[in-house]
Amino acid sequence: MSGHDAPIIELRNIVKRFGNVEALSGVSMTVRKGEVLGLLGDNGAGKSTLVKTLAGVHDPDEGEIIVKGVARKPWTPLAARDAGIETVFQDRALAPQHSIVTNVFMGREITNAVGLIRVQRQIDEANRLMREIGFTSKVFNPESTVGHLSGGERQGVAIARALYNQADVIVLDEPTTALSLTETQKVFRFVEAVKASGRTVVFIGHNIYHVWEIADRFFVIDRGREAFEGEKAAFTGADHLIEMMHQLAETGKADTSKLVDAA
Ligand SMILES: Nc1ncnc2c1ncn2[C@@H]1O[C@H](COP(=O)(O)OP(=O)(O)OP(=O)(O)O)[C@@H](O)[C@H]1O
Repeated sequence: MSGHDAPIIELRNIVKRFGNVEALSGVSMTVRKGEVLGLLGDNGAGKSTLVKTLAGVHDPDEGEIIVKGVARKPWTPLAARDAGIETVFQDRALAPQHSIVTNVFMGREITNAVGLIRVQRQIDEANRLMREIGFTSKVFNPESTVGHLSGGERQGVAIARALYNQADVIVLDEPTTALSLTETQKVFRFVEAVKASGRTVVFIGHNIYHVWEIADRFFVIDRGREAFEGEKAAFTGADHLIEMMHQLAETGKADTSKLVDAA
């Protein structure tokens, strides 16, 4: 197995219930090191529950979470962070009235021995992180307020914040929802830069074309179960993936026979 194919996260038979509702009914999903994995599913399929499970917000009722070969239990937001998984939720939880720097380090400020914030260190570090993801806005200044940035650029700040904790895996929950085409392209460039740095991305989306463009592999869930998965090269194009998603929605099953690696 090459380094690129090595699993960084393995979810094994994950079950998550909310009272009588089984949101995840035994999902096994592997995230490979260095890939962009696209996670797709219809409304109510269980995507958010899966994202919150990856983030440690949900500790599954059954199943195992293995990160870098180690079974992790108990599974909490802190455990996920310690394991190198950072999640950017849809609301991004940014404070628009504060600077980029303040947002990147919020709650995890760089301080000196007596607890004072090391302002210049933070500015330098924010600069480094923003450049690392290819943040090229002409007006970029780490001290500008987030409220003045565009939607795609705000996503960049949230990604830089996620990278600050030396994350190996960044989980992006619908990062391009409600963004224009130009802003969506900015987010794609950030994701490509994160991937080029050797990190792994799980990209959750509603818009299949967005996920198609950025992901190397797709994992599709339906009613709390895996419906199908496949490398991008296994599909003839975005239309093939969309056709399978339609089949799934209409009949509860997708025809996987035309996937080239389906044999
Ligand atoms: N906290 C909760 N309490 C009760 N039921 C829940 C809870 N969270 C999710 N569910 C249920 O679990 C199922 C999966 O929900 P989930 O939000 O994970 O789906 P989703 O694929 O993210 O959908 P969407 O795209 O609409 O956000 C749904 O039936 C949902 O109603």
